[in-house]
Parts: sequence; structure tokens; C-alpha cells
Amino acid sequence: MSNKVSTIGVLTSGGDAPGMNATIRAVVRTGIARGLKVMGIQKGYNGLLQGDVRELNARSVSDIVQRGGTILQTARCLDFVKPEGQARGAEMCKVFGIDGLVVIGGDGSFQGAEKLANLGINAIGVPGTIDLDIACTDYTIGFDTAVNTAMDAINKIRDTSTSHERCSIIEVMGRNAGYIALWCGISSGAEMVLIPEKQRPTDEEIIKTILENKHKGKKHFLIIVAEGIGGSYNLAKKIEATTGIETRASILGHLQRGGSPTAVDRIHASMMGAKAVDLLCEGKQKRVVAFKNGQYVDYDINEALKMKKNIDDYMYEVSQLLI
Ligand SMILES: Nc1ncnc2c1ncn2[C@@H]1O[C@H](COP(=O)(O)OP(=O)(O)O)[C@@H](O)[C@H]1O
Ligand SMILES: O=P(O)(O)OC[C@H]1O[C@](O)(COP(=O)(O)O)[C@@H](O)[C@@H]1O
Ligand SMILES: [Mg+2]
Repeated sequence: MSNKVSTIGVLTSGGDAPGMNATIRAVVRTGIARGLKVMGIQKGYNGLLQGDVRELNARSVSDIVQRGGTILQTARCLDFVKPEGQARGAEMCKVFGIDGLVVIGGDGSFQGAEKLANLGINAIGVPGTIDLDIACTDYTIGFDTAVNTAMDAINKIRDTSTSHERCSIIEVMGRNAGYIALWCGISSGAEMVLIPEKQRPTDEEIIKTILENKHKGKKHFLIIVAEGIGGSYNLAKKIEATTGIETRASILGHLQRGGSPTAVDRIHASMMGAKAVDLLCEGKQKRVVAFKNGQYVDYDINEALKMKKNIDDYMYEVSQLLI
């Protein structure tokens, strides 16, 4: 079957995520294997508007499968949210002969991809975010690495917390999503996990839980707080003042977004990147690549953007039982 595209572009957009480089590599090498010309667009939609575009060959993506970040760099581009910016973006694709685009990013980036597709530049989204908050897919590139990086840091904090018989509050990323916090809570053996999707317990309830556990013989305490809940330093002061238990807060921050991707991230990233190219070759329009029920599948971008994702209630309940 003949390809429906001849030149494709690839960009990364929104927050970077470990594994994005493996996706870029897969897009470039699958594209070349399918007989396509592949153009790399630097710094997301910003680079597209500025014409920061260059051809990539198989060697351009050597030695990156194991690297965090994104060699194409990324950006949040406000101009692209406006119709004039989107029209200019479509125009720039035409200038560079790009007739299909792979957009690696989160739901915001997919909205941009949908707008480009409406302007005649077919675009396919690949879910790249450490937050796991894209509804159509069970997996987003970067999540496994971010959770493992955070877990590793939490293990280290736990060592010193145990030695001093302290309470440690650890804030992990996720402005609107509690997946990293919940997975870290269960995998690190935290007493409590505070996430934006669930009603936050009051300070008094948190303190009551700590004291109940102290009476049962617990000597140190671990509380994981998602960024979207925040307030970790204040909570630490209040716990210490009320219970007399020395309490320290640590905000892990951007270290969670970097680092060499895990095998899980490299595999999903490679498979999803290859699938995005094959969808373009088949002429499928406005799709998002997803991993659902153990299969790589694709959805219409608009349908994907309308889907809702909820934290698994049973998983949240179990996180509260294992203390
Ligand atoms: N409604 C929209 N229309 C067009 N482009 C958008 C829209 N929303 C976001 N974008 C583009 O996608 C970029 C990344 O979106 P953002 O929400 O910051 O990250 P993510 O893609 O990781 O969710 C934005 O900076 C903007 O350029
Ligand atoms: O790096 P910034 O701009 O401070 O953004 C922080 C946010 O980006 C993330 O790391 C990733 O979010 P996106 O993938 O949606 O961009 C969130 O967990 C965090 O809340
Ligand atoms: Mg997002």
C-alpha cells in the first residue's frame, strides 16, 4: 500500500518526560524505513512558528534512547492557542513540505494538534507526560521513570526519617493529577497520600492518624503530598507543634522529570512513536496513540480529549489500608 504522506514532522510540547527521546528516535527511524523524509521541529509549537525546523536522519537520533529530556526541546507556546498562531503553524508546515505531524505531549498539546489537523495538516498525538493524566490511555510516556525516581528519593528520606524517628512529608509532582503520589505512596509504604482527586483530610484528621499509629508502636511516619495539594511546609510545622514529633518536609520538584528512562518507558515510547508514523502512512486522520488493555490502539483526538479519567478507588482504598 502506498504512503499517504511523504514528509512528516515531529515535535515535543508541554512538560518534558523521560522517554520522549526514544519516541523521537522511533518516529525518525520508522519514518525512514517507510520511505519518508522526517523533519524535527525544535521547541514545540514555538519552533514551528519560528521555522526552527531541520531534517533528521537515522544518525541524528543516535545515542538518545537512554537519555532523559528531549533533544528537540519543548515549550509552552501561548501564540499557538490563538487561531492566528494556528494558521501560521499550518502555513509553516506547508513551507517545509510537512504533510503529517507527530505531536508528543499532553492533552494541551493534543488540542494544538487537533487545530492543525482542522487546517489540513494531519497530526497524530503521542501521550508524553509524567502525570499519567491522559484519559484515553492506560500509560503515558515518562510515568514509570518519574515514579521510580521519586520512590528512590523517598527511600533515602525514609532512611534518615527512621534513624531520627521523625515524620517526613514528601511532595511529588502533579498539579492536577495524583497518580505519581498514589503510586509512590503504595510503593514506599506511606501512612497517608494526599491527592487532588480526593477530599483532603483536615490537619486534625492527619494528626489523629499519626497519633493513633504512634500508639500502635509506629516510630516514624511518611506522608506523600501531590503538588496540587501543596502546603507541605506548613503541614510539617503544624504536625510538629501539635504532636511533638519532629517533622520535615521535602519537595522533590523537577528531579522527577529528568533521568534515564526505564525499560518500560523506552518500550512504550518506541512502540507509540512507530505506531504514530504508521497511522500517518495509512492516512488515518486526527488520531491519538494509546495503550489500552495491553494493546497499542488509536482514538480520534476529539473523542480522546472528551474522555474522563478517574483515580482507581480501590487502589486509593488499599493505599489507606497498608499502614
Ligand atoms: N486549546 C489549545 N489550542 C491550541 N494549542 C494549545 C491549546 N492548549 C494548549 N496548546 C498548546 O500546547 C502547549 C502545551 O500544552 P500544556 O497544557 O502546557 O502541556 P501538555 O501538552 O503537557 O498538557 C501549549 O503551550 C500550547 O502551545
Ligand atoms: O515545569 P513546570 O512548568 O513548573 O510544570 C510543572 C508541571 O509539569 C508536570 O511536571 C508535567 O505536566 P505536563 O506534562 O502536563 O506538562 C506536572 O507534574 C507539574 O505540575
Ligand atoms: Mg497536561
